[in-house]
Amino acid sequence: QISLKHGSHRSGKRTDATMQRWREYGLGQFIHWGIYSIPGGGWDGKTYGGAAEWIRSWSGKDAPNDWRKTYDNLYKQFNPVDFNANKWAEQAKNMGAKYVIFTTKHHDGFCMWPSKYTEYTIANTPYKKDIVKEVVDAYNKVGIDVYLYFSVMDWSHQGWRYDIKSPEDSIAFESFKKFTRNQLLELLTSYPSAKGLWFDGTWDKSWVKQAEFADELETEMRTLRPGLIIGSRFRADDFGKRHVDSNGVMMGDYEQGWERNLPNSIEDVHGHDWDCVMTIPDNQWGYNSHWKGYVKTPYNLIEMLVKSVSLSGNFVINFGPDGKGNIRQEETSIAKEIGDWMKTNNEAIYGCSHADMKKQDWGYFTQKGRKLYLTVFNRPINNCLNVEISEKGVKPTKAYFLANKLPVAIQDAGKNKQNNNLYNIVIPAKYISDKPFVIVLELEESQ
Ligand SMILES: C#C[C@@H]1N[C@@H](C)[C@@H](O)[C@H]1O
Repeated sequence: QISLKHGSHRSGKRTDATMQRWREYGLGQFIHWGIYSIPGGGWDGKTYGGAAEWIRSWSGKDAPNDWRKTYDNLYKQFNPVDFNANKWAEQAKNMGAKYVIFTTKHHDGFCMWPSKYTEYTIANTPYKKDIVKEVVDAYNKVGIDVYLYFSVMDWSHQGWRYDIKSPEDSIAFESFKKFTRNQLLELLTSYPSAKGLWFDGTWDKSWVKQAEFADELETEMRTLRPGLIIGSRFRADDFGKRHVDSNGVMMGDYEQGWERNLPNSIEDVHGHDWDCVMTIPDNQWGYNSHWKGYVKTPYNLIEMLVKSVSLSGNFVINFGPDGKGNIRQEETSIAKEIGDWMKTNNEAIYGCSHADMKKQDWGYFTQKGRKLYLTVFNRPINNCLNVEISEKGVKPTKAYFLANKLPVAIQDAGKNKQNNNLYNIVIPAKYISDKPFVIVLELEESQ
């Protein structure tokens, strides 16, 4: 046990109602929207090879002349005339999202709210209005909780440093720390209904060295807003360890490291709450007019969602509106397909978590109380869904399609070498589905 002043201040999951509500979300929406959405991954007929929201960092022979200066003046043309927060919120609601994570400020430092600590904000654009407030109000109105994404790394601020290597760096970074604290308290005060902060851009050596400051700031934010939810990405411990402190205890309220990546087993989750944030194309969060590479289908994303919930996590799908405030057609149709599937099957998602059942090839188990939800992605040729129950004295008593409650047969398939009870849930051969489907299996303690 290493003695830490600024490690994790709690081990085990939070047990309060606010965190329980977070745990039951299942599906979330991420929105990356800012002035990087204007170039949309290219400029002057040239395309940038990286993630569109990082285009400010474009440099070298391929970058347009004076690109940095051009970029830093883009806010003067930011006028998303097509933006309609209520339309976005309605679409998210229909998709089945229970929370949204919205970029208040990405790494470029441009603020989508009228911060009084910098001129580099929405207030100084042709649009002028407070976009964060519009999003918070619209999503809350349809019952979707809002989490505010905030990038600590801020390329626009004079005091920001990647590392602190001189007394000048130190003085500059002190001003940056003050600015960061001011903006975070400003966000919490201006948008009191926001349930949490989703931090990013916290990997710089300069920030990783701020264990005491970040720990005190986290405490100050939690005191200002009791119940506030902050993930593992915000701060580092006394020795610069992030996400998990030097004693192996998670920092923050949930594991925030699953970015474009999913755990493969319940062991990978280490008993933590967690969410996975996922892009629809390979690695584009902000709007990119030319999606390159593989674009995930609705059923890729539904499988990731069900897998996440089967491992007691939430799954967050990213949307990147364009510079005018439009959500692109590909994302709109994906949201519709996922929403149609969720309308029939959300009982297998909301409030569900990992079932202590042996993973089977046909798909995933999720559980709520004594109900098991079997979501089938790979229908066996013999139509038999293998189920193995290791818990002694527990047996399945009822099985039926979630969609229409039509019963399906449960076959006793004896015991395996480990003396676990085996069952086949038999899908009627005539039942045809071109979409993943859910069978509910009710369990009972056998006398
Ligand atoms: C790297 C990185 C950032 N983290 C993701 C959530 C996006 O914001 C991306 O730009």
